Amino acid sequence: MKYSVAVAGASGYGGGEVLRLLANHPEFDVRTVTAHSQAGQRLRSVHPHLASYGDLELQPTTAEVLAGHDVVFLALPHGHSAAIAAQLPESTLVLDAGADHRLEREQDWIDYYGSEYAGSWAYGLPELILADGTKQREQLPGCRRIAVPGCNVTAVTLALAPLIHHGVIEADDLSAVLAVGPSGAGKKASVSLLGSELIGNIAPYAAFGTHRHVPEIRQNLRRASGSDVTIAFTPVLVPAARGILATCSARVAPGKRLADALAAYNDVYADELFIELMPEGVLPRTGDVIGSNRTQLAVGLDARAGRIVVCSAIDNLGKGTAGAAIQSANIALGISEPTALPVNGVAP
Ligand SMILES: NC(=O)C1=CN([C@@H]2O[C@H](COP(=O)(O)OP(=O)(O)OC[C@H]3O[C@@H](n4cnc5c(N)ncnc54)[C@H](OP(=O)(O)O)[C@@H]3O)[C@@H](O)[C@H]2O)C=CC1
Ligand SMILES: CC(=O)N[C@@H](CCC(=O)OP(=O)(O)O)C(=O)O
Repeated sequence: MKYSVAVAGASGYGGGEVLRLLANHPEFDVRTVTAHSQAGQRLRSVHPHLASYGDLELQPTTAEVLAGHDVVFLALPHGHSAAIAAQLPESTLVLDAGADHRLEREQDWIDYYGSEYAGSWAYGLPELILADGTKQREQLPGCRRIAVPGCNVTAVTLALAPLIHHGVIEADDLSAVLAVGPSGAGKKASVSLLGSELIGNIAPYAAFGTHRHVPEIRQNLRRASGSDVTIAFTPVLVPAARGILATCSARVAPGKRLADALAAYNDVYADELFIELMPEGVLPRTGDVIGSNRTQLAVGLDARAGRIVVCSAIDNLGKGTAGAAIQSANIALGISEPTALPVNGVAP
């Protein structure tokens, strides 16, 4: 028998991508989709590309509507998941694409989000290497509450975690500059970014360490190394609907060389289906990962600067949201991890 599934926030970009991927999931049966201002509309009026969903109608997002399903994906704005999740049975697997349950330190939440702290859940980044050499994946089987990472966070964490775990880079001098597509801001915000503001424009935002993903990245890298790290993080909005290209760098630790970096990635990611260290001379591009659940990485040594540089590309709506949610759901339920998750991208 299939697991019954509800997707809350189904009219948004994240919810829509969860639905697109779930259409190919042999063990999940999407019975309910919900929205807020667009409740009452047909799903297909909002997402004409989701042809396989027929006449499914968007319901209001309430705990009553979501109750009674085996699996609930929440793709709601920050601050709207916690109250709903608290009303769902403990036996229901809930995956929250929002930030409400990602941070383990209350002070981080207060500093960057400012609202009431709702506590932290198991973290849905299976490939994250932990200080003790295990991976985050091992904490997910049987879980019924999972916090899906922020998309920028995924791109930076997967790039830097092996290096910090293996002591190849200095923990106090990390930097990440990201080119990000507007769909990361959600449908409403993206649609309001008129073409004239977006096309032909490249603009930083949430600069100077103010972005709310900073504490989440620091938390992940702390989990990877066992020690605190500092990172300068700057996202830059670019006119490409989807995708994140993160360029991360760090000072090389004394005595370490490029070979140590390559060995670190090989150790941590050699068996990972969704993470690929590109062959020498090939750099990651967002165009090659769009539509997939993959992360492409390339690493090099800028010898004159004494810095390791890592480029990392993901689809913010794939590995950055919906893919990560489904991957974690598969693990939690004991389903084969890659089920319904594309390895190949869409090109051009
Ligand atoms: N987009 C991305 O790349 C990523 C997004 N996320 C996170 O996923 C979550 C969803 O993001 P995304 O899909 O991009 O956002 P969208 O703006 O595209 O969609 C938001 C969804 O939430 C619904 N909604 C809006 N206001 C409320 C409310 N007050 N109560 C209940 N539902 C509401 C909307 O319904 P309606 O349309 O009917 O108003 C819509 O279905 C967010 O927390 C986001 O931070 C995480 C990683 C990456
Ligand atoms: C372009 C853009 O605005 N992108 C978003 C990405 C949001 C995301 O990853 O999700 P959470 O908000 O759930 O953390 C941002 O940088 O804030």
